[in-house]
Amino acid sequence: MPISKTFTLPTTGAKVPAVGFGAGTKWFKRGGASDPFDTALVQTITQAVDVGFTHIDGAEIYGTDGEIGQALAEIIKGGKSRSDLWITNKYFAGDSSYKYRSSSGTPLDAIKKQLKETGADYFDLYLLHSPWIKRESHGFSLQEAWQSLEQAQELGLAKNIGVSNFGVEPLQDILKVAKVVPQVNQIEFNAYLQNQTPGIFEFAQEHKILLSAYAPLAPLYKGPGPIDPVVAALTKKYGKSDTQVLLRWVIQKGVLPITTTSRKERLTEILGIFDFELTQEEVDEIATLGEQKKLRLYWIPDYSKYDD
Ligand SMILES: NC(=O)C1=CN([C@@H]2O[C@H](COP(=O)(O)OP(=O)(O)OC[C@H]3O[C@@H](n4cnc5c(N)ncnc54)[C@H](OP(=O)(O)O)[C@@H]3O)[C@@H](O)[C@H]2O)C=CC1
Ligand SMILES: O=C1Nc2ccccc2C1=O
Repeated sequence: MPISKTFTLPTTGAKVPAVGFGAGTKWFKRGGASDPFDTALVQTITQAVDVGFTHIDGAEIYGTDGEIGQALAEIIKGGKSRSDLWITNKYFAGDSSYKYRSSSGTPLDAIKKQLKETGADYFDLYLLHSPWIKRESHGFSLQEAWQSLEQAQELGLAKNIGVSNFGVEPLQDILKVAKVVPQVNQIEFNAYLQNQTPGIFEFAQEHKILLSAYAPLAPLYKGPGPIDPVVAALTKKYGKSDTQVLLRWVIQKGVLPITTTSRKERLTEILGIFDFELTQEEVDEIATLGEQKKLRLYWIPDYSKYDD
Protein backbone atom coordinates (compact mmCIF):
# COMPACT_ATOMS: atom_id res chain seq x y z
CA MET A 1 0.00 0.00 0.00
CA PRO A 2 1.44 3.44 -0.88
CA ILE A 3 2.39 5.60 2.10
CA SER A 4 -0.14 8.35 2.67
CA LYS A 5 1.06 11.93 2.55
CA THR A 6 -2.07 13.17 4.29
CA PHE A 7 -4.07 12.67 7.46
CA THR A 8 -7.86 12.69 7.17
CA LEU A 9 -9.77 14.75 9.72
CA PRO A 10 -12.34 12.52 11.37
CA THR A 11 -15.45 14.72 11.19
CA THR A 12 -15.00 16.92 8.14
CA GLY A 13 -13.03 14.38 6.10
CA ALA A 14 -10.56 17.10 5.11
CA LYS A 15 -7.15 15.85 4.04
CA VAL A 16 -4.28 17.55 5.87
CA PRO A 17 -0.75 17.40 4.41
CA ALA A 18 1.12 15.07 6.76
CA VAL A 19 3.98 17.39 7.68
CA GLY A 20 3.75 21.10 8.43
CA PHE A 21 6.24 23.97 8.18
CA GLY A 22 6.14 26.11 11.33
CA ALA A 23 6.32 29.91 11.29
CA GLY A 24 6.82 29.96 15.07
CA THR A 25 9.74 28.90 17.35
CA LYS A 26 12.87 30.20 15.63
CA TRP A 27 10.78 32.71 13.64
CA PHE A 28 8.68 33.80 16.65
CA LYS A 29 9.03 37.58 17.09
CA ARG A 30 9.59 38.02 20.80
CA GLY A 31 9.38 41.79 20.33
CA GLY A 32 5.93 41.44 18.77
CA ALA A 33 4.72 43.71 16.00
CA SER A 34 7.61 46.13 16.54
CA ASP A 35 10.13 43.51 15.34
CA PRO A 36 11.32 44.04 11.75
CA PHE A 37 9.66 42.27 8.84
CA ASP A 38 11.44 38.94 8.35
CA THR A 39 12.32 38.54 4.70
CA ALA A 40 14.24 35.32 5.51
CA LEU A 41 10.98 33.74 6.66
CA VAL A 42 9.19 34.83 3.49
CA GLN A 43 11.98 33.33 1.43
CA THR A 44 12.04 30.09 3.42
CA ILE A 45 8.28 29.61 3.13
CA THR A 46 8.40 30.12 -0.64
CA GLN A 47 11.36 27.72 -0.88
CA ALA A 48 9.50 25.23 1.28
CA VAL A 49 6.52 25.33 -1.08
CA ASP A 50 8.85 25.12 -4.10
CA VAL A 51 10.29 21.85 -2.81
CA GLY A 52 6.91 20.37 -1.94
CA PHE A 53 5.60 21.61 1.43
CA THR A 54 1.91 22.48 1.30
CA HIS A 55 1.20 22.95 5.00
CA ILE A 56 2.09 26.13 6.93
CA ASP A 57 1.56 26.61 10.65
CA GLY A 58 1.17 30.14 12.03
CA ALA A 59 -0.18 31.80 15.15
CA GLU A 60 -1.32 35.25 16.17
CA ILE A 61 1.37 35.45 18.88
CA TYR A 62 4.24 34.65 16.47
CA GLY A 63 3.87 38.06 14.81
CA THR A 64 4.59 36.38 11.47
CA ASP A 65 1.21 36.67 9.74
CA GLY A 66 2.59 39.46 7.53
CA GLU A 67 5.40 37.19 6.35
CA ILE A 68 2.98 34.31 5.70
CA GLY A 69 0.86 36.77 3.70
CA GLN A 70 3.82 38.00 1.64
CA ALA A 71 4.93 34.43 0.94
CA LEU A 72 1.38 33.44 -0.02
CA ALA A 73 1.15 36.36 -2.44
CA GLU A 74 4.45 35.32 -4.06
CA ILE A 75 3.40 31.66 -4.23
CA ILE A 76 0.13 32.59 -5.93
CA LYS A 77 1.95 34.94 -8.29
CA GLY A 78 4.16 31.97 -9.17
CA GLY A 79 1.13 30.04 -10.43
CA LYS A 80 -0.20 28.10 -7.42
CA SER A 81 -3.65 28.74 -6.01
CA ARG A 82 -4.76 29.27 -2.44
CA SER A 83 -6.38 25.85 -2.37
CA ASP A 84 -3.03 24.17 -3.06
CA LEU A 85 -1.99 25.12 0.48
CA TRP A 86 -3.11 24.16 3.96
CA ILE A 87 -2.77 27.09 6.35
CA THR A 88 -3.28 26.67 10.08
CA ASN A 89 -3.45 29.64 12.41
CA LYS A 90 -4.14 30.15 16.13
CA TYR A 91 -5.87 32.47 18.54
CA PHE A 92 -3.60 33.73 21.33
CA ALA A 93 -5.29 32.80 24.60
CA GLY A 94 -2.33 33.26 26.99
CA ASP A 95 -0.89 31.03 29.68
CA SER A 96 -1.93 29.74 33.08
CA SER A 97 -1.28 33.15 34.69
CA TYR A 98 -4.39 34.40 32.83
CA LYS A 99 -2.51 37.71 32.41
CA TYR A 100 -2.10 37.66 28.63
CA ARG A 101 -4.48 37.31 25.72
CA SER A 102 -5.07 38.45 22.18
CA SER A 103 -5.40 42.19 21.82
CA SER A 104 -7.93 41.58 19.03
CA GLY A 105 -10.82 40.50 21.29
CA THR A 106 -12.63 37.22 20.71
CA PRO A 107 -11.38 34.41 18.47
CA LEU A 108 -13.84 35.58 15.82
CA ASP A 109 -12.39 39.12 15.98
CA ALA A 110 -8.86 37.74 15.82
CA ILE A 111 -9.44 35.45 12.86
CA LYS A 112 -10.92 38.33 10.86
CA LYS A 113 -7.84 40.44 11.60
CA GLN A 114 -5.45 37.59 10.80
CA LEU A 115 -7.21 36.84 7.52
CA LYS A 116 -6.69 40.47 6.50
CA GLU A 117 -3.04 40.35 7.52
CA THR A 118 -2.31 37.10 5.65
CA GLY A 119 -4.67 37.71 2.73
CA ALA A 120 -5.51 34.02 3.07
CA ASP A 121 -9.33 34.31 2.45
CA TYR A 122 -9.87 31.48 4.92
CA PHE A 123 -7.79 29.31 7.21
CA ASP A 124 -7.88 25.57 6.65
CA LEU A 125 -7.60 25.12 10.39
CA TYR A 126 -7.95 27.60 13.23
CA LEU A 127 -6.99 26.66 16.80
CA LEU A 128 -7.25 28.02 20.30
CA HIS A 129 -3.51 28.17 21.07
CA SER A 130 -3.99 27.19 24.72
CA PRO A 131 -6.80 26.41 27.17
CA TRP A 132 -6.33 29.17 29.74
CA ILE A 133 -9.42 31.25 29.07
CA LYS A 134 -11.96 32.43 31.62
CA ARG A 135 -14.60 35.13 31.80
CA GLU A 136 -12.87 37.06 34.60
CA SER A 137 -9.68 37.59 32.59
CA HIS A 138 -10.83 37.36 28.98
CA GLY A 139 -14.43 38.57 29.15
CA PHE A 140 -15.69 35.21 27.86
CA SER A 141 -15.51 31.62 29.05
CA LEU A 142 -13.63 28.75 27.41
CA GLN A 143 -16.93 27.34 26.17
CA GLU A 144 -17.80 30.72 24.65
CA ALA A 145 -14.37 30.89 23.02
CA TRP A 146 -15.10 27.54 21.38
CA GLN A 147 -18.50 28.81 20.22
CA SER A 148 -16.69 31.80 18.70
CA LEU A 149 -14.59 29.36 16.65
CA GLU A 150 -17.75 27.53 15.62
CA GLN A 151 -19.12 30.85 14.40
CA ALA A 152 -15.93 31.45 12.42
CA GLN A 153 -16.40 28.06 10.83
CA GLU A 154 -20.07 28.74 10.03
CA LEU A 155 -19.00 31.99 8.33
CA GLY A 156 -16.46 30.07 6.22
CA LEU A 157 -13.51 31.85 7.80
CA ALA A 158 -12.08 28.55 9.05
CA LYS A 159 -12.72 25.28 7.24
CA ASN A 160 -11.79 23.25 10.32
CA ILE A 161 -11.41 24.19 13.96
CA GLY A 162 -9.46 22.77 16.85
CA VAL A 163 -7.27 23.40 19.85
CA SER A 164 -3.66 23.33 20.94
CA ASN A 165 -2.05 22.37 24.25
CA PHE A 166 -5.38 21.13 25.59
CA GLY A 167 -5.50 18.52 28.30
CA VAL A 168 -8.44 16.19 28.93
CA GLU A 169 -10.29 18.55 31.31
CA PRO A 170 -10.59 21.62 29.06
CA LEU A 171 -11.50 19.33 26.18
CA GLN A 172 -14.28 17.80 28.24
CA ASP A 173 -15.41 21.32 29.11
CA ILE A 174 -15.84 22.41 25.50
CA LEU A 175 -17.29 19.05 24.44
CA LYS A 176 -20.25 19.83 26.74
CA VAL A 177 -21.35 22.63 24.38
CA ALA A 178 -19.60 21.77 21.14
CA LYS A 179 -21.72 21.45 18.01
CA VAL A 180 -18.46 20.63 16.25
CA VAL A 181 -15.92 18.37 17.94
CA PRO A 182 -12.38 19.84 17.84
CA GLN A 183 -10.72 18.36 14.77
CA VAL A 184 -7.14 18.69 16.00
CA ASN A 185 -5.19 19.11 19.22
CA GLN A 186 -1.66 20.43 18.50
CA ILE A 187 0.60 19.45 21.39
CA GLU A 188 4.25 18.99 22.29
CA PHE A 189 4.95 15.40 21.28
CA ASN A 190 8.01 13.22 20.72
CA ALA A 191 9.41 10.00 22.18
CA TYR A 192 10.33 11.83 25.41
CA LEU A 193 6.90 13.44 25.88
CA GLN A 194 4.21 11.07 24.67
CA ASN A 195 1.50 12.63 26.84
CA GLN A 196 1.87 16.40 27.19
CA THR A 197 -0.87 16.12 29.80
CA PRO A 198 -2.03 12.89 31.47
CA GLY A 199 -4.06 10.61 29.24
CA ILE A 200 -4.26 13.01 26.28
CA PHE A 201 -3.05 10.52 23.67
CA GLU A 202 -5.73 7.97 24.53
CA PHE A 203 -8.44 10.63 24.94
CA ALA A 204 -7.73 11.99 21.46
CA GLN A 205 -7.98 8.51 19.97
CA GLU A 206 -11.26 7.83 21.78
CA HIS A 207 -12.81 11.10 20.62
CA LYS A 208 -11.37 10.99 17.10
CA ILE A 209 -9.34 14.15 17.56
CA LEU A 210 -6.22 14.22 15.39
CA LEU A 211 -3.09 14.98 17.38
CA SER A 212 -0.46 17.18 15.82
CA ALA A 213 3.10 17.31 17.19
CA TYR A 214 5.32 20.30 17.70
CA ALA A 215 8.91 19.80 18.87
CA PRO A 216 8.99 16.44 17.02
CA LEU A 217 12.78 16.69 16.67
CA ALA A 218 13.54 17.57 20.29
CA PRO A 219 15.22 14.16 20.90
CA LEU A 220 17.84 15.27 18.34
CA TYR A 221 18.74 18.65 19.73
CA LYS A 222 18.01 17.89 23.39
CA GLY A 223 19.89 14.60 23.48
CA PRO A 224 21.55 12.39 24.37
CA GLY A 225 18.90 9.91 25.37
CA PRO A 226 17.85 6.26 25.50
CA ILE A 227 16.41 6.12 21.96
CA ASP A 228 19.69 7.21 20.32
CA PRO A 229 21.16 3.74 19.60
CA VAL A 230 17.90 2.48 18.06
CA VAL A 231 17.49 5.61 15.95
CA ALA A 232 21.11 5.27 14.80
CA ALA A 233 20.53 1.63 13.82
CA LEU A 234 17.39 2.60 11.90
CA THR A 235 19.19 5.34 9.97
CA LYS A 236 21.55 2.64 8.70
CA LYS A 237 18.82 0.09 8.01
CA TYR A 238 16.70 2.50 5.94
CA GLY A 239 19.42 4.80 4.59
CA LYS A 240 17.64 7.75 6.22
CA SER A 241 18.72 10.56 8.55
CA ASP A 242 17.88 10.76 12.25
CA THR A 243 15.49 13.63 11.42
CA GLN A 244 13.66 11.42 8.96
CA VAL A 245 13.43 8.47 11.36
CA LEU A 246 12.04 10.69 14.14
CA LEU A 247 9.44 12.32 11.89
CA ARG A 248 8.44 8.92 10.50
CA TRP A 249 8.01 7.64 14.07
CA VAL A 250 5.66 10.54 14.89
CA ILE A 251 3.58 9.89 11.76
CA GLN A 252 3.36 6.17 12.48
CA LYS A 253 2.10 6.98 15.98
CA GLY A 254 -0.81 8.59 14.10
CA VAL A 255 0.35 12.11 14.94
CA LEU A 256 0.95 14.90 12.40
CA PRO A 257 4.38 16.55 12.85
CA ILE A 258 4.99 20.29 12.57
CA THR A 259 8.63 21.12 12.20
CA THR A 260 10.62 24.07 10.89
CA THR A 261 14.03 24.97 9.59
CA SER A 262 15.94 27.92 8.22
CA ARG A 263 18.09 25.67 6.05
CA LYS A 264 17.13 24.80 2.50
CA GLU A 265 18.79 21.37 2.60
CA ARG A 266 16.72 20.42 5.63
CA LEU A 267 13.51 21.29 3.76
CA THR A 268 14.11 18.47 1.28
CA GLU A 269 15.38 16.19 4.02
CA ILE A 270 12.11 16.66 5.93
CA LEU A 271 10.07 15.72 2.89
CA GLY A 272 12.02 12.48 2.47
CA ILE A 273 9.80 10.65 4.94
CA PHE A 274 7.23 9.21 2.58
CA ASP A 275 9.25 6.46 0.92
CA PHE A 276 9.97 4.21 3.88
CA GLU A 277 8.10 2.72 6.79
CA LEU A 278 9.23 1.58 10.23
CA THR A 279 7.95 -1.80 11.38
CA GLN A 280 5.43 -1.81 14.23
CA GLU A 281 8.12 -3.36 16.45
CA GLU A 282 10.47 -0.46 15.70
CA VAL A 283 7.75 2.10 16.46
CA ASP A 284 7.00 0.33 19.73
CA GLU A 285 10.67 0.04 20.69
CA ILE A 286 11.23 3.80 20.33
CA ALA A 287 8.06 4.44 22.31
CA THR A 288 9.11 2.13 25.13
CA LEU A 289 12.68 3.44 25.34
CA GLY A 290 11.40 7.00 25.11
CA GLU A 291 9.42 6.51 28.31
CA GLN A 292 12.75 6.39 30.20
CA LYS A 293 13.39 10.10 29.68
CA LYS A 294 11.08 13.06 30.29
CA LEU A 295 11.65 16.21 28.28
CA ARG A 296 9.34 19.22 28.26
CA LEU A 297 10.31 22.38 26.39
CA TYR A 298 7.08 24.41 26.24
CA TRP A 299 4.35 25.66 28.52
CA ILE A 300 6.57 25.70 31.57
CA PRO A 301 5.57 26.21 34.35
CA ASP A 302 1.98 25.72 33.19
CA TYR A 303 2.41 21.96 32.86
CA SER A 304 5.42 21.39 35.11
CA LYS A 305 3.18 19.90 37.78
CA TYR A 306 2.99 16.78 35.61
CA ASP A 307 6.76 16.29 35.72
CA ASP A 308 7.21 15.74 39.47
N1 LIG B 1 1.15 25.22 19.62
C1 LIG B 1 2.25 25.51 20.30
O1 LIG B 1 2.19 25.87 21.49
C2 LIG B 1 3.56 25.41 19.62
C3 LIG B 1 3.63 25.29 18.26
N2 LIG B 1 4.82 25.21 17.61
C4 LIG B 1 4.81 25.12 16.13
O2 LIG B 1 5.60 24.03 15.68
C5 LIG B 1 6.65 24.49 14.82
C6 LIG B 1 7.86 23.60 14.95
O3 LIG B 1 8.32 23.55 16.29
P1 LIG B 1 9.79 23.17 16.68
O4 LIG B 1 9.79 22.85 18.11
O5 LIG B 1 10.71 24.23 16.19
O6 LIG B 1 10.06 21.84 15.80
P2 LIG B 1 11.28 20.83 15.75
O7 LIG B 1 11.38 20.03 16.99
O8 LIG B 1 11.11 20.09 14.49
O9 LIG B 1 12.56 21.72 15.70
C7 LIG B 1 12.94 22.45 14.57
C8 LIG B 1 14.26 23.10 14.89
O10 LIG B 1 15.22 22.08 15.08
C9 LIG B 1 16.43 22.50 14.50
N3 LIG B 1 17.15 21.29 14.10
C10 LIG B 1 16.80 20.40 13.19
N4 LIG B 1 17.70 19.41 13.11
C11 LIG B 1 18.63 19.70 14.01
C12 LIG B 1 19.85 19.06 14.43
N5 LIG B 1 20.25 17.92 13.89
N6 LIG B 1 20.57 19.65 15.42
C13 LIG B 1 20.17 20.80 15.96
N7 LIG B 1 19.04 21.46 15.61
C14 LIG B 1 18.29 20.91 14.66
C15 LIG B 1 16.03 23.37 13.32
O11 LIG B 1 17.05 24.30 13.11
P3 LIG B 1 17.60 24.68 11.64
O12 LIG B 1 16.93 25.95 11.25
O13 LIG B 1 19.06 24.87 11.87
O14 LIG B 1 17.29 23.57 10.71
C16 LIG B 1 14.76 24.03 13.83
O15 LIG B 1 15.05 25.26 14.44
C17 LIG B 1 6.84 25.94 15.26
O16 LIG B 1 7.52 26.73 14.30
C18 LIG B 1 5.41 26.36 15.47
O17 LIG B 1 4.79 26.60 14.21
C19 LIG B 1 5.99 25.16 18.31
C20 LIG B 1 6.00 25.28 19.68
C21 LIG B 1 4.78 25.44 20.45
O1 LIG C 1 6.23 28.49 18.32
C1 LIG C 1 6.06 28.66 19.53
N1 LIG C 1 7.03 28.98 20.42
C2 LIG C 1 6.48 29.05 21.67
C3 LIG C 1 7.04 29.36 22.89
C4 LIG C 1 6.24 29.35 24.02
C5 LIG C 1 4.89 29.05 23.93
C6 LIG C 1 4.31 28.75 22.71
C7 LIG C 1 5.11 28.78 21.59
C8 LIG C 1 4.83 28.53 20.22
O2 LIG C 1 3.74 28.23 19.72
